[in-house]
Amino acid sequence: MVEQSYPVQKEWNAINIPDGTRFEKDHFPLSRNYKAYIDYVLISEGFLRDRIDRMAQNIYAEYRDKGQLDILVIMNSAFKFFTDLLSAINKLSEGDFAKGDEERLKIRVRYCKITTQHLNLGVVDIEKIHVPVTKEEIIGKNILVVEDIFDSGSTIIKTRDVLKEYEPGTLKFAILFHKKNLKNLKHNFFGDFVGFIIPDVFVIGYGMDYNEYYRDLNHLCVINQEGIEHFKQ
Ligand SMILES: O=P(O)(O)OC[C@H]1O[C@H](OP(=O)(O)OP(=O)(O)O)[C@H](O)[C@@H]1O
Repeated sequence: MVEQSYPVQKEWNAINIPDGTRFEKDHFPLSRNYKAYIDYVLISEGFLRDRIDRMAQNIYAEYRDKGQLDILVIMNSAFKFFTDLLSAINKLSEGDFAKGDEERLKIRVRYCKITTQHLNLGVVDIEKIHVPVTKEEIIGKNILVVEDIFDSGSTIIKTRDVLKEYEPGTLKFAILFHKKNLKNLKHNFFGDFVGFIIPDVFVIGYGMDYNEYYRDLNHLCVINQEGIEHFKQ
């Protein structure tokens, strides 16, 4: 059987990490307690940071004249991406302020944990998503959703659908990793600001976890079998 390859589009403005990319873990600073459980490094911290700096420039250019930006950070894994992104946006905004801009872009940050609930109503199963924000917080605002990864796509798509009902002024998505997961193609979705298009492998680090471990790992890595066993719950 010929494997279907992921149809990466030319107009997607993101770095495509080719399938099969793997960097030797010994070539990077990694703590000993984690090193044994990592198969390889997929994207190093330095590369991530540089890309995030560029994403911050694109985002700042989009919102700097709009006065206020309302950011919705989807917890938990996006904390690391968001922290670095916000700090890069702030540097740009401070730079403009130092050069004489009268006001800085106002940024409002709202963290939210998306949860889903399965309701069995006798005949049908309904999956209900809970996005803990009110319509008042969204209506008419320039909303930027910050998320670490688009994998099966279900979290982002459901969040988008709920937020659209709240009538935002604009609604955009900053996503660090878009996975080449064939299942997500059905959504026909690509974020407005995307860092990397990555192979369909289970990734950890840079905020992402395996049973809550590895969130503190600086590089984006692929876990090995020993790691899966060791940190099994
Ligand atoms: O595209 P999808 O298949 O929906 O997957 C993406 C979601 O999965 C991860 O969150 P997770 O639910 O693991 O929670 P966490 O952020 O707390 O780790 C990730 O942070 C995204 O929110």
